[in-house]
Amino acid sequence: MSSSSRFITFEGIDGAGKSTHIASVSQRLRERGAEVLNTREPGGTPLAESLRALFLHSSMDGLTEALLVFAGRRDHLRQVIVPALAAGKTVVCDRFTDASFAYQGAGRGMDLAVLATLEQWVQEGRQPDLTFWFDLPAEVAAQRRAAAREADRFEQQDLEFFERVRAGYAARAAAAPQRFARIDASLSVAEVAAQIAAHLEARGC
Ligand SMILES: Nc1ncnc2c1ncn2[C@@H]1O[C@H](COP(=O)(O)OP(=O)(O)O)[C@@H](O)[C@H]1O
Ligand SMILES: Cc1cn([C@H]2C[C@H](O)[C@@H](COP(=O)(O)OP(=O)(O)O)O2)c(=O)[nH]c1=O
Repeated sequence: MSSSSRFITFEGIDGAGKSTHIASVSQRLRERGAEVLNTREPGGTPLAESLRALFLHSSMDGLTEALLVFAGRRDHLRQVIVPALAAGKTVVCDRFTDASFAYQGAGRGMDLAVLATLEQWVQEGRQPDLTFWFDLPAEVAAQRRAAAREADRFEQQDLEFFERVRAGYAARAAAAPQRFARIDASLSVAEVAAQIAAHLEARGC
């Protein structure tokens, strides 16, 4: 396991296929000797999970969403992520701050400079080492979601919203190309798994 890829995040619009691959990636890392901690955002601690329930089910504006999600993130970092990394574990997190830039920033139209300030305050410079970005057209993701589950507050948004979110992820990826691994998530499950494996191999994971 490469010591430089221990904080790994999964990102993408809802229905992109993240959940389908997180367990098998974690298993692969374990087989290669890593002690893996799986977690998620919004959430990851009792406090942040309480905020997640409000975030997902109460109506609010983009700034309120951002304040809630960054409050939960602060607790998650202090209670879980930073101690796990300090103990030598690999942290695999289903979504992190790129989602705030994509959903609250690009999706809701929140000022990116405010988000960048919150990011700096809350993370104090800490970033994931590797981010898998599951990229696919909003229409394909919507079809997958419709076949799979009931929509939550975010999943009820229209295709234009999710295309803005997708563009928000593209902008974050362009700004940090070393950290981001773009996955063509429109392909089959097996082809997506092969892309992920290739990225991990390239990084010695
Ligand atoms: N590559 C794929 N091709 C077709 N369907 C997929 C693919 N990956 C995932 N799915 C299906 O799409 C739906 C959403 O996938 P999921 O992993 O829950 O996405 P996410 O966690 O990104 O919201 C699920 O029903 C899943 O089985
Ligand atoms: C972490 C985060 C998530 N979200 C949104 C994206 C998702 O629609 C929702 C819940 O995320 P998640 O539990 O990952 O949803 P799913 O597994 O169904 O894809 O929260 C934000 O808007 N901002 C954020 O900072």
